[in-house]
Amino acid sequence: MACKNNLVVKQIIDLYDQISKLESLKPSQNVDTLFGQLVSTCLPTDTDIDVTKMSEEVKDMRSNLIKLCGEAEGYLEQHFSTILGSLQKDQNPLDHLNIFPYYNNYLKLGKLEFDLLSQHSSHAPTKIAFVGSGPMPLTSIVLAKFHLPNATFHNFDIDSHANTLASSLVSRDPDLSKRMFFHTTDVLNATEGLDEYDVVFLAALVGMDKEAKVKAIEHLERHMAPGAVLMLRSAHALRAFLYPIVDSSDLKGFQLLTIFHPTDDVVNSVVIARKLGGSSTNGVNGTRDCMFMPCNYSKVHAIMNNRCKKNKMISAIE
Ligand SMILES: C[S@@+](CC[C@H](N)C(=O)[O-])C[C@H]1O[C@@H](n2cnc3c(N)ncnc32)[C@H](O)[C@@H]1O
Repeated sequence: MACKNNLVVKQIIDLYDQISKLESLKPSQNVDTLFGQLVSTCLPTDTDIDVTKMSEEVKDMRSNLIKLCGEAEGYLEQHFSTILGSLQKDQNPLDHLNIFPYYNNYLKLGKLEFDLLSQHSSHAPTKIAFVGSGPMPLTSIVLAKFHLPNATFHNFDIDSHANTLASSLVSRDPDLSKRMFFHTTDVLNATEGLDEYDVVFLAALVGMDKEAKVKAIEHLERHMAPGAVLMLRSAHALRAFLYPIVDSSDLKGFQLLTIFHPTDDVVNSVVIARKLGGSSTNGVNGTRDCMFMPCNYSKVHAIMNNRCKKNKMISAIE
């Protein structure tokens, strides 16, 4: 296994060397090919590789690679959001989301996050925040369209252009134009109103290293309502070369509920935690909004197994 690990890490280093020499990370055939190769190299989960135990040189490479991936992902979303927003006025951009190369991944990730969230609450959340929503707020859109038809979604992004593109995507949709809202701010400056959300999502690309990620989580812990749920995106095995890892030790002030590592082409791991201090029967603002019940490991496992074989799920509550 060690030999196989060394080979795949060498492949990742080779790809990093090519990507780091690119003039631009904006979508092009060369950029798309290199990142496509990188994602497929990092997808396999039948490895015991632990990126935190690699050499300092590999750790530094990983830190730079995560940043390059985040930048490229931003350009990719901006590129397709601009195309969708420039469709004829009688066209609804939300009817053409499948032009985005990773739309199917978001459909699966959204279903996975909804299924896991449902295991920890018996009432559907009605007010959701997504921090780091980007020019293509696909998680909010997928959840709003397919899973939570009565919820409102407040999307936070530090980049005003991302919000301009994102809001024009939903502006022509009769339903989502009334349920999707956009706020331009650094999450670290968002204090007012964070305690109104039943669920807060923290994007994988908010907090690109451990220190920044923990700072964002600590900020949310200070301002979220007791009992509210924090949904985070992490990474596992080789996928940790693409995204930062969220560990249970990063979640001070939260009760870890579930860490789920997909083994299919859903790249991100899902981490669910609940802000301490909430009652088990009252949700946000004292209303009987989100009741939380122990995660039924076997039930969730059965649901998840139907869709993506042999997943790894660590449930903090039996
Ligand atoms: C490109 S999107 C990609 C979202 C992706 N689906 C994910 O789960 O990470 C990430 C967005 O996070 C935003 N962002 C990064 N740091 C942020 C911060 N501190 N506060 C708010 N938004 C931030 C960026 O502007 C970017 O638009």
